Amino acid sequence: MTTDVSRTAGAPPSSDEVVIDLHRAAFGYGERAVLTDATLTIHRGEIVAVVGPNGSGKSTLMKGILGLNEQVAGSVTLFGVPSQDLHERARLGYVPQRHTLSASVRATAEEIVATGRLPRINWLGRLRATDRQIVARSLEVVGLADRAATEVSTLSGGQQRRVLIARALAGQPDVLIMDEPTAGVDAASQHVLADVLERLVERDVTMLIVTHELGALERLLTRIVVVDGGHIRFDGTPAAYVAQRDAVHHDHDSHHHDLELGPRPSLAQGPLDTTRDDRSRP
Ligand SMILES: Nc1ncnc2c1ncn2[C@@H]1O[C@H](COP(=O)(O)OP(=O)(O)OP(=O)(O)O)[C@@H](O)[C@H]1O
Repeated sequence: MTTDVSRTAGAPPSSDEVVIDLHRAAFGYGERAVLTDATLTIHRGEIVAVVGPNGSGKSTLMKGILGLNEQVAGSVTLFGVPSQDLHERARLGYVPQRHTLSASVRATAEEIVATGRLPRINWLGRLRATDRQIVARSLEVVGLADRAATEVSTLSGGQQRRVLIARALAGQPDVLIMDEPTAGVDAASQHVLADVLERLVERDVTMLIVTHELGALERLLTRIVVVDGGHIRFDGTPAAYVAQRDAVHHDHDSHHHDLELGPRPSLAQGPLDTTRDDRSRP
């Protein structure tokens, strides 16, 4: 039996295999649709950055895929079956937004990561040797093997994010959805996280990453989706994004006109990924 954190590791990558398919989907809260007319097809092995201004609907899109909010319209197909018929929810791993571990949590990194194993364990709820190996392997993938017995409250913000990624990995997901995994962590930790994600790419984990910091992920991305004003405004390769983002930006988001491209455009310079402080602007 494999103890690899990627459930499907070792299988040949198949770019034809559709893992997430949205057709004219609308998601929201209660009666109110926040993100509408979302059509999106994600293939296995893709590394997708989801970018856009604050409040544009990025998290709503992620939660919609995960079934954590209301699906108001359209269809969501996961691994070839309608979302509501997917029993193996653990195939989707989730690292929620702004989630660090409270100082009041008295648990070791290993204990937190072990909770990610719960959807996969037997009905007696006991971790078997294999489960423990997967937990250890998950900590190793995020570079925290030596911190397994450390209380999480004593770890840095960046390390806590990595513990949460390891917790998601312990469920052996086929798709990992991360909502701003690098937000609020220092530049060094961002690069460590990018290295962690690179290791996951090698393991053929499909990833959707909501981010405001494209730069650190630049080398990994296969695709960029721009969400703005409750709609998907752009969906294409990083190269197409670099070529078209001025048009995307000027068409739909006029308050960013002060953030023009530099002479050597790179992903890190995009106006749509530097909007974190826009709420304070006039
Ligand atoms: N639980 C909720 N209940 C009601 N409305 C919500 C809820 N969560 C988000 N919203 C609303 O949905 C809209 C989109 O929010 P969402 O969190 O999806 O944006 P976002 O692009 O992820 O923003 P940010 O970059 O700030 O995280 C906002 O108007 C927000 O107020």
